[in-house]
Parts: sequence; structure tokens; C-alpha cells
Amino acid sequence: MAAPGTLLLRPVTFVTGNAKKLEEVRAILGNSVPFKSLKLDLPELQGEPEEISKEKARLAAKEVNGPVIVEDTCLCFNALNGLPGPYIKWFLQKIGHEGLNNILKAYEDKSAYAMCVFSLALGPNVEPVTFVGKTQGLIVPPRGPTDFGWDPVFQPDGYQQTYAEMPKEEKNKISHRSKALDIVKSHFATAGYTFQQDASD
Ligand SMILES: O=P(O)(O)OP(=O)(O)OP(=O)(O)OC[C@H]1O[C@@H](n2cnc3c(O)ncnc32)[C@H](O)[C@@H]1O
Ligand SMILES: [Mg+2]
Repeated sequence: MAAPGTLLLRPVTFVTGNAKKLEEVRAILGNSVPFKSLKLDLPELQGEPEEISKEKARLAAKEVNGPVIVEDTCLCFNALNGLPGPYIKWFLQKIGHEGLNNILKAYEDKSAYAMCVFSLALGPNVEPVTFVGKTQGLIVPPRGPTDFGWDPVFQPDGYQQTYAEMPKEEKNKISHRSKALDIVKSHFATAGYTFQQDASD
């Protein structure tokens, strides 16, 4: 047992309801940051991406009663000043890949960026810190497998393939998620957290 007042962290729990995100996070982090996962679809606030992500972390830390990491992903159209942004999930669900393309028919500018905001909360009463990664690209008619969100309509700058058409390892080298996780990794490398395995791990 830890002495009262000693901060002993369990491994961080990555809380997400999205299996595809988890798959990418596992592939990108490898063994660099020890974590476990919990499938939970957290309610999401409306507002600016960093606040949405931080609020998810606060809720997750209460649920887990320990250290958590969460992320919120946005797809931001420059012609629409960043919308749909954090609301992309609902846009995708309601209007699909075709609808996303149709919205941009009204504009010359088809550029967009994918953004991931990770939030780490060390516990239920600790203010979360955020780590942001962005990848610039274009919104195009859908190409490639349709197993992960808006991947078929996002073509990163400098590539002729959409995220969906790229081999997974290639996407994971250049993606918004991998850029954010690079910063998460350096944070863990310098923070020197000490982890205690729970009996339940
Ligand atoms: O439980 P959480 O982690 O919130 O998972 P979610 O699926 O609800 O995810 P978000 O709230 O971050 O909403 C982002 C939407 O964008 C999709 N998405 C996230 N990352 C993506 C990626 O790398 N490529 C394509 N689609 C992605 C995802 O499926 C959602 O529809
Ligand atoms: Mg969500």
C-alpha cells in the first residue's frame, strides 16, 4: 500500500467508444506508453475542440477514478471556417461521404485539415493537459475502403491516395493522430511517471 499522500499512478486508461481509434493508437504507441483501454462512449460538450476533449477527460477520469487519456477528432473545412470540426461524427452519420462533398460544391476551396486533440488527466481532480496534431489535405469524392469514418474523402497534402487507400502504416506515419501522439510520447518520456500495476491489469 502506498503511504497516504504518495501519488502512485496506475497505467493510463485510454477511454474511447471507437475500436478503430484504439487500433491506431495501439499501432502508433507500441510499447512507448503503457496503457489499457476502456470502451465507453462519453457524452460530448459543444464548443471548441480543446474544451470538448478536456471535458471528455474530466468525465473519463471520474468514471475510471484514475489516470485517463481520451481524444476528440475533428475534420475542419477551411471554406467553412473549420466546420464541421468536432461535429463531423454527426455530419458523417446524417449526410455521408457524398453529403460532405456536396457541401463543398458551393465553394472553390476544398481544403481541410484533420485534427486530433488528446487530453490526459492524471486523476479525477487534476486539470487535463492537451496534445494537438493536425494534417492538412483536401476533401475528395470517396475512394478506398469504408471501414473508418471519413478516411475515404480525406486526401492528405502530398499524396495521391486518400487516408482510406493508404496502407495503415503509411497513414499512421503522417496522420493527425500520429502527430498528436508524438507529443504525447515526448510528454511521457520527460514526465517520468511511475506506474503501479493494479491487481486487475
Ligand atoms: O468515443 P470517442 O473516442 O469519442 O469516439 P468517436 O467515434 O465518438 O469519435 P469522435 O467523437 O472523436 O468523433 C470523430 C468522428 O470522426 C471519425 N474519425 C476519427 N478519427 C478518424 C480518422 O483517423 N479517420 C477517419 N475518421 C475518423 C470517427 O469515426 C467519428 O465519426
Ligand atoms: Mg465521440
